[in-house]
Amino acid sequence: MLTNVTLEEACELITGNLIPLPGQSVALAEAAGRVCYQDIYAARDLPPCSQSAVDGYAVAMGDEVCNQFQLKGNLGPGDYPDFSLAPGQAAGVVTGGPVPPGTRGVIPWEFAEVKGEYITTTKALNPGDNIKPRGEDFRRGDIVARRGNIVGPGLVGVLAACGNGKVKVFARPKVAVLGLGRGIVPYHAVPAPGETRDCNGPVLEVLARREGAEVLGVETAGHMESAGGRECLKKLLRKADVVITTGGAASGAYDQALDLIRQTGARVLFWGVRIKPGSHSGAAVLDSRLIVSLSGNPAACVVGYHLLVAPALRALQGLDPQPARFDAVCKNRWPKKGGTRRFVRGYISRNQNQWQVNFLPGQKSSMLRSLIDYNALIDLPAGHPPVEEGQRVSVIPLFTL
Ligand SMILES: Nc1nc2c(c(=O)[nH]1)N[C@H]1C(S)=C(S)[C@@H](COP(=O)(O)OP(=O)(O)OC[C@H]3O[C@@H](n4cnc5c(N)ncnc54)[C@H](O)[C@@H]3O)O[C@H]1N2
Ligand code: MOO
Repeated sequence: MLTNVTLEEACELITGNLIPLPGQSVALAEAAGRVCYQDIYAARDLPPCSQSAVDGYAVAMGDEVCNQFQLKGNLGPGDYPDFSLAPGQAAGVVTGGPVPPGTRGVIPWEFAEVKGEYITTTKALNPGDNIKPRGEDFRRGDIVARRGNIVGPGLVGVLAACGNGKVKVFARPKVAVLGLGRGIVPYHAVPAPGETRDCNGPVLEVLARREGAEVLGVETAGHMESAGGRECLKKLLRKADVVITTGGAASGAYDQALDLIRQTGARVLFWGVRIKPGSHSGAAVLDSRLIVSLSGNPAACVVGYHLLVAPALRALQGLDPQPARFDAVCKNRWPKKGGTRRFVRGYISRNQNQWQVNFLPGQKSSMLRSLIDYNALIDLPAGHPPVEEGQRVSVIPLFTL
C-alpha cells in the first residue's frame, strides 16, 4: 500500500482507476449543466430557409437599379410564399418570415411608399440587404457540441431550434456518504453527552450535488462494531459509484476506516497524503466503485473532498478532473510558516482587473468557521514562509467561476 503520497500522485491513482460512466438520454430541459456524452451535429439548416431580417418589402430586380415595384402579395407572420418574384415585383414580408424566391433584398417599410399596387423605395438597395440566408447560423451537419462539453443555455437553444427533444449525457455519479467517526450521530438526533452531531455528511451531500452527483444517502456507522460497519459499507458499495467515508481515518485505536475498507475486499490505492489539512485521507477501489476516506475533522474533510473527491466526480462525468487555478494577490497576511503543503480556505474577489484573496479566520481543521465564507483554496507549498499582504499566491476557485 502506498502511504503519504503527494496530492498529484493521489489524484492520478484515483482518476487512473476510474472508468467514465455510461451515457443516458435525458429531456432537453433536464440536460442543462450535464455533460455531453457524444458529439452533437445540427439536424437542420438554421435558419431553415431564406428569411427577412426586417418588416418591409422583399423586392426583385435585374441588373438595372430600380426603385419602383409592383406589389405581388403580402406575407404575414407564419405565412409561406406560394409565388416567386420577377424583376420589378415586390411582396410585403415580416421579420423572420420566409422571402419569396427571386428576392434580391428587403426594404424596411420606413423606406417605402405605397401607392395602390405599387411601392416606391426611398433608399438604395444592395443585393442581400436584410436577408438572413438559409443555413447562415448553422448548416445541417455542423458540429454544435463535443463529447465532454457542458450543456449550456445556448446549446439548449440550438437543440430546441433543431427539434432535438433529447440529449445523451453522462450519467450522474451515485454517491453515498458514511460517517465512521466514533460517537457521531445523525444531525437530527439529540446527542448524548460525549456524542457529536454529523455535520460532515450534510456538507458532503451538498458539495457532491454541486458537482453533478446524485446523493443516495448519508449514514453513520461509527457506533457499530466492525461487522456492522463492514456490512453497511458493503451495502453502500452495491448501489453507489463513489462512497465517501469521513472520520476514523487516522491510525488511532478507534480508527476503523482502513480496516473496514480492507474487509470489503477493496484494493487500497493509497493511505495518507502530504497535505494539511486532509493528511489522513485515503482511497480504494472495489470493481469499478471508488471509496474515498476523508478525515473526521470538518475542515480537513472539506479540503479532502475538493482535492480528491471532486476530481473523481468530474472524471466519472467525462470532464477534465483538474480544478481551475490562478494567482491572486493577498489582502491580508498568513503569519504561519509551514513544513507541509497547506490548503488554506480563502475568499477570492475581483478588484479592478485582478483577483485578490483573503485568508479567512478559523483555520484549525477541527473548526467550521472558515467554511462559512470560503470560495477558494489557497495552495501554500511545503516549507512556505509566512505570507505577506500584497504577495501573490496560487488559488483554486471553487464556487465563483
Ligand atoms: N495521535 C494522533 N492523533 C491525531 C492525529 C495524528 O496524526 N496522531 N491526526 C489529527 C488530525 S490532523 C486529524 S485531521 C484527525 C483525523 O481524525 P479521523 O479522521 O480519524 O477522525 P475521528 O478521530 O473520527 O474524528 C476527529 C474529529 O472529527 C470529529 N468528527 C468525526 N466525524 C465527524 C462528522 N461526521 N461530523 C462532525 N465531526 C466529526 C470528531 O468528533 C473528532 O472531533 O485526527 C487528529 N488526531
Ligand atoms: O489531516 Mo488533519 O486534517 O492534517 O488536520
